[in-house]
Amino acid sequence: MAKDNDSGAASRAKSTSRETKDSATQYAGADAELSLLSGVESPADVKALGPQQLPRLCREVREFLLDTVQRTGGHLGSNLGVVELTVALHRVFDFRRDRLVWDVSHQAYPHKVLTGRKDRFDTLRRTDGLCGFTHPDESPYDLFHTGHAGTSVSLGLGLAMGMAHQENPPHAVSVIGDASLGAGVAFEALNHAGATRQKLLVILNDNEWSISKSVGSLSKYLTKIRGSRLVQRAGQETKSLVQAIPLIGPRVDRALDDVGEVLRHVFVPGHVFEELGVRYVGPVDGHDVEGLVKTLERIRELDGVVMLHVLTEKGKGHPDGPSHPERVHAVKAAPKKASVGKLEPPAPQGAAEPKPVAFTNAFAEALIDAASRDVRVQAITAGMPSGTGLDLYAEQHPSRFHDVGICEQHGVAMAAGMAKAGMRPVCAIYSTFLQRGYDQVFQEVALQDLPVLFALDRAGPVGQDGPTHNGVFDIAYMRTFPNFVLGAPRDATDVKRMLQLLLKVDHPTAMRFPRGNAPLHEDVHASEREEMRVGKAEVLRDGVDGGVCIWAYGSMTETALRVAAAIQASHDTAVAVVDARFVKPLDEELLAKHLRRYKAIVTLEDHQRAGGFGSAVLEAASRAPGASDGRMAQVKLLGIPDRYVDHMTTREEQLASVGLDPAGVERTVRQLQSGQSAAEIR
Ligand SMILES: Cc1ncc(C[n+]2csc(CCOP(=O)(O)OP(=O)(O)O)c2C)c(N)n1
Ligand SMILES: CC(=O)[C@@H](O)[C@H](O)COP(=O)(O)O
Ligand SMILES: [Mg+2]
Repeated sequence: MAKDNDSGAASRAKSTSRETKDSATQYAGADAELSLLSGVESPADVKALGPQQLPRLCREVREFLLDTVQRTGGHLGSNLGVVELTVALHRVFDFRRDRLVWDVSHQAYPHKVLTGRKDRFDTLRRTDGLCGFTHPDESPYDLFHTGHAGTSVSLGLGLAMGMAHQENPPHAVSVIGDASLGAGVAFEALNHAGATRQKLLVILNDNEWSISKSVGSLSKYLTKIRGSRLVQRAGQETKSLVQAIPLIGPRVDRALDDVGEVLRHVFVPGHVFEELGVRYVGPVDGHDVEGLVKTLERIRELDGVVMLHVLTEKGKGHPDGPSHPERVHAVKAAPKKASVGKLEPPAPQGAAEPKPVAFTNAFAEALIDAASRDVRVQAITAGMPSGTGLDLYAEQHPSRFHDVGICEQHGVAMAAGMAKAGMRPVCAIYSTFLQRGYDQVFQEVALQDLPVLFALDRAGPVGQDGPTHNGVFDIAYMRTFPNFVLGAPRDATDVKRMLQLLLKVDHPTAMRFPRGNAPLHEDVHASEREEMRVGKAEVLRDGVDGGVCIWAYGSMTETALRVAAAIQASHDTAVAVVDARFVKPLDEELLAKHLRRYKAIVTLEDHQRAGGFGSAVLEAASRAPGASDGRMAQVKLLGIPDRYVDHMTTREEQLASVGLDPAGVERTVRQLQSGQSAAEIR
């Protein structure tokens, strides 16, 4: 289907490249010694270099990333770890014909630098700029727009199968990280791949890190292999020392050989993969670019599925890398320097401005408190402890914290087991990543009617990660399950109140909240709020008979309040605002009253329109008393239209791009007030 936003990432990025200074030239100008990279416009230029120039090219790419990504923000640690691997891959293969798939693809920045996009790096993850993941609209070297872990082996195997009929089929290469290999789907792919005779090279980029330290027994196994390499190297060094010992050296050397022989039978690196029919090669040094080139040239023509185990260092070259708690997995954009001479106005005296609180932190604090009161509370993350705030929770309740790795399906099913055993498990999983556990949410939780609570962080557009990470389907994919209670708190106070309430519900529950800060000022003080009850909405602003009423969901309530206040101030017209609070069950009693009282109801959500909160309101309206007498309010749905919202610098820009910012909502409300019908308004 043609993309609605007709620009496309490639033209978008090109259009901005003229505006942004050529970062590579700017960079190369900084130091004439670093001119090698500025001469690389495509992988052909990498192939044209002498082998002895490759280490210098790697140094320059690493310096380039350190310089640009710390300005733009983005995924740095993973990219610093694959510089040599990327140079070697583009040196040995021709990915205009051969096929290269990056798992997640957050580590594809060096790949983008070498495939003609280094000049656009100042636009990385910005509106109309380079995508932070591979994107086919940007380059023929990018095969898929991905961002969810574990799928590269499946994609690579599919490519290999699709090309197998060709006379001289191109190579298929998948690069997967150690933590992503732990994602179930990756083992589904290996299980199948090993049983086929397909020609596929799987490169395991093992840096021992996920976002936080890698977890699970697979990680332990890989560490054992890494350790055995150290043993091998130590063995070789010992051998040369022993052989130099006069008289007894040769005899000791022979004895050591026998020990080595025994060890080789005790632990064969990679034997797990070999048993799956995957030919294991390694482990090799992932930062020895010339060694990598030689190894890739040697294994390129091997038949069947080959795994090359590459040992790398996440965050390599970053001064804080070794000590950083997440090996600089992600860095924020450097703050813009205030222009010289511009003095920031002094902070207003009097009451100190309240400090912003991230929804994530409000959730973490509420969960810590809940777990202190209820020993049944268990918290589960799927490889995202810091992103979900569970790292803070783990400090307080380590025995009731579980990081299952990038295994959302397993995490959800395990939570069902815990609930069955009388626990109150809370799965803190980003909205988009819970899509991986969809069937477990249905079968293991909803169908069993078990009290598992899903805390869906990053609900709604997320800004710079774009469509792979926007959490815009969760209402639709959970609302259809019988037994579920679905809610969305409007601010930090209600995050805590809703968590406390849902933990008492003996059914599956979910609460969604966005990436970013909760409203700085709360409209109603915590002590003055009505008791929160499941399925009950709250009228925050009254309206006028025959007027317009906004039914808002979750964090969009703040926008509705701002719009109502603006219209009141400018046109002295009251617009009612309702915090719907629950989409399932919906407050149908209040809705029925409003359908009779107002001429139009606007539903407001940061979710796809299809199947979301507005759809639930329409469904309820269709069965409200008097639905067929033609005297009911019209309903106008405001949500994300049927397309994907590209990455943009901020979530707010994404919302504005689909009319969900205060100005867009106000426009719709005023059109309805002026008598336009909901159907006419675009
Ligand atoms: C299904 C899914 N869950 C969670 C994430 C979030 N995530 C992005 S990268 C990452 C860690 C990946 O670790 P690894 O595969 O070892 O790659 P590295 O960053 O170490 O190169 C995680 C958990 C994701 N992208 N997809
Ligand atoms: C690559 C990946 O999937 C994660 O690093 C993700 O980008 C984290 O998102 P937040 O920055 O919203 O935590
Ligand atoms: Mg890793």
